[in-house]
Amino acid sequence: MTTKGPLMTSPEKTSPDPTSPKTTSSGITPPENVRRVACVGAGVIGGGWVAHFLARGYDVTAWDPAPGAAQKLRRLVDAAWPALTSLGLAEGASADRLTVAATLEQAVADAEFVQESAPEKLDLKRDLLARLDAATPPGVVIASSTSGYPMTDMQTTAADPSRLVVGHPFNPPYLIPLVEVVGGERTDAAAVAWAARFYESAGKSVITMDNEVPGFIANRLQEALWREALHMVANGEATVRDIDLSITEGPGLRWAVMGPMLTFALAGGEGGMAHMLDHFGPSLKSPWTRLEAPELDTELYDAVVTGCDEAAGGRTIADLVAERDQGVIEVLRATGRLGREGGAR
Ligand SMILES: NC(=O)C1=CN([C@@H]2O[C@H](COP(=O)(O)OP(=O)(O)OC[C@H]3O[C@@H](n4cnc5c(N)ncnc54)[C@H](O)[C@@H]3O)[C@@H](O)[C@H]2O)C=CC1
Ligand SMILES: C[N+](C)(C)CC(=O)CC(=O)[O-]
Repeated sequence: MTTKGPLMTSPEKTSPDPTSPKTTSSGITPPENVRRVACVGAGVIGGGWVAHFLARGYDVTAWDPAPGAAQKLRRLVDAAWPALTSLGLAEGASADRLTVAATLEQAVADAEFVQESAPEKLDLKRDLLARLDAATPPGVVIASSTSGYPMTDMQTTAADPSRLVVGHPFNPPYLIPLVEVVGGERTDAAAVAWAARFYESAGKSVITMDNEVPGFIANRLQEALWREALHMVANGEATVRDIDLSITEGPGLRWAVMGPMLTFALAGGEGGMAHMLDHFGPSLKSPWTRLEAPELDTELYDAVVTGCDEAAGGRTIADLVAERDQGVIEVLRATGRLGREGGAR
């Protein structure tokens, strides 16, 4: 299930709504009315989350146990602020609305949402989430930025695991819209739904998973690509530069506009994904087998073709070609790779 949040550059749509009721009858703040966010762990990702939430007009309280963490965090926010200002800040947004708390308990005492971004170590996450659960007001959703641990494995020691969700961001969280949201076996579905709505109202694009997909969705795709890249480097088949150029000068340009499914539907010309599978399916058997391929049975074939039709949403192949081409040109221009005469350098 995928929902697209408001554009990152439309802050007026996403700043907390001061006119709506502050809490529901259960005492939980509706996601759109959250004003106070706590960020626990303030490194690359936690700091990025802090910058994002400040730019969206929230009051942010942060905590990180490392010596000098407060200064490091303020440097990170200061460095991100010009870009965030040029993209457009939410009304009332200010870097001064950041408080660095002395203890974890102080950081979350008043929070209406908690984002945990501590190091990727399972035992540490387990203990920290249990500690956060003990210190955070009842019912408040606590999200982990983990890039791969299933919440089921992290929520084992928390007294109330029902409010613990994964909210996996992409670096830097203040620029890349996507957040992958999923609960664990002991998470309440309402907490997952609440988190998805909260991230949307905070300007993010959200993918919600109903089950714990190993590696989530986007990271699993990235990991598959990266695994192959590392094999090629290890075998002397490609250099690191070859790997990066192969994406930035190749498929990466299209992927900024259209995902891998619709991109390949266009490889089938007027025949779309169905022709693409008929034409290239047999020759892809070899690389798919090397990678332990899925069987391209009728079910998978139909799912891919139907999924592409749905994603096209009534747009014709010609519409999609025009949209892709325009988007690629804009990406080339935006990344300074357009020559004076408008051609790619
Ligand atoms: N770096 C990346 O590209 C991405 C990382 N993530 C996830 O975000 C989380 C944080 O990763 P990074 O920011 O890259 O790591 P980092 O090493 O930059 O930051 C981790 C921070 O956590 C602090 N910390 C250490 N022990 C702590 C504790 N017990 N409680 C609270 N904070 C503690 C550290 O002082 C440090 O500032 C991980 O779960 C990671 O998988 C998710 C998406 C992308
Ligand atoms: C490298 N990483 C696995 C931590 C990356 C992510 O989790 C997401 C990202 O920013 O690409």
